[in-house]
Amino acid sequence: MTISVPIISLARINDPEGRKEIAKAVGAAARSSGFMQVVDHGISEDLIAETFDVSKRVFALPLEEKVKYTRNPNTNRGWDALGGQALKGAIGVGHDDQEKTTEASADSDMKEGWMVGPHGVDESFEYWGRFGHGKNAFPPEEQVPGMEDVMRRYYDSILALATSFMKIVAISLDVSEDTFDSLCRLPAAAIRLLHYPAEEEGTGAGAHTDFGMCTMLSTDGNPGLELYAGGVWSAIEPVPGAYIVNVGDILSLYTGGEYKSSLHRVQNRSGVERYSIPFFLDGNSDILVAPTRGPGLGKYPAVTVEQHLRTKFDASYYDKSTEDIMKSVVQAPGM
Ligand SMILES: O=C(O)CCC(=O)C(=O)O
Ligand SMILES: [Fe+2]
Repeated sequence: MTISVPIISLARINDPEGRKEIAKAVGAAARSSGFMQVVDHGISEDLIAETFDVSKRVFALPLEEKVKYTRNPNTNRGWDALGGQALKGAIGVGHDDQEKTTEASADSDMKEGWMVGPHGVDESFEYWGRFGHGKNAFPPEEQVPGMEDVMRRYYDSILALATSFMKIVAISLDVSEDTFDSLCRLPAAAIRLLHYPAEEEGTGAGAHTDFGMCTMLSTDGNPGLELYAGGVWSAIEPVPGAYIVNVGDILSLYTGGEYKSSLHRVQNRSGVERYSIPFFLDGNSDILVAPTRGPGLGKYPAVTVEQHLRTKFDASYYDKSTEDIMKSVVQAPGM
């Protein structure tokens, strides 16, 4: 089964009337499945193609090279081995179908990843040493020529897009456009290059909700992403050139569940390898988030972005039992 999520053009994002119209569409999508596809986003096709090219080249390195850049669990930068994560542990409480969807995912994700954050972070950075901040891990230039440069340019572009998208989200909630500025300041945020082998069974990315404010996903066009809606898993078909954008837990929590952080997963049955590149705008580590409206108002405790990320990363990495994982999942009004 296939599900179509709203396709929203950002062409009129710089025009006051256009902004209101975009915000209306974004609000409707966020209150429905929390997923949408965004076109006319201004990120050049060439830059996206260059980023996919880098991704293919870095994953093609021999295992003994990639292992040198194994993801640092504190900074959240570097390479994740195939099967190194089980996203099925990362489900916000409040999902009635939690157990069912957990059973529906394999114990580890059949994907490898490479997490990349902003360029040039060093000891002088305000959040140095804090979770989700730190130095990128790149192979030497001669092994993957251009990787650092391409990733820096892609990071800057996608962060700018996600930050301006959050202003539209603010308009859609009828609050001041600068409402999310503090959440967008020096945010924990990362690009994740992902590579899924073709699999006849198993799960590429287990059922989960995204952790932060919003996710902007580019895919190579191969299907595999599925959304859990109305009690069934349905495929989202990527519109060529569009970003698949979805609400994460932090934004859902802020809206008391009015905006949905929906369950999704990846199963790559396409018969070919699949590459995708999500960007996660998680938020400023120190900002305390609690429901300001919606059905969850007064029901869910406030958490800082850092606490929430830590809990969800801890829940989805390393070989914990499902029971342990479920115990450590933070309360977030997913649906
Ligand atoms: O690869 C995809 O299509 C989605 C990946 C995803 O959901 C995630 O990394 O959070
Ligand atoms: Fe996701």
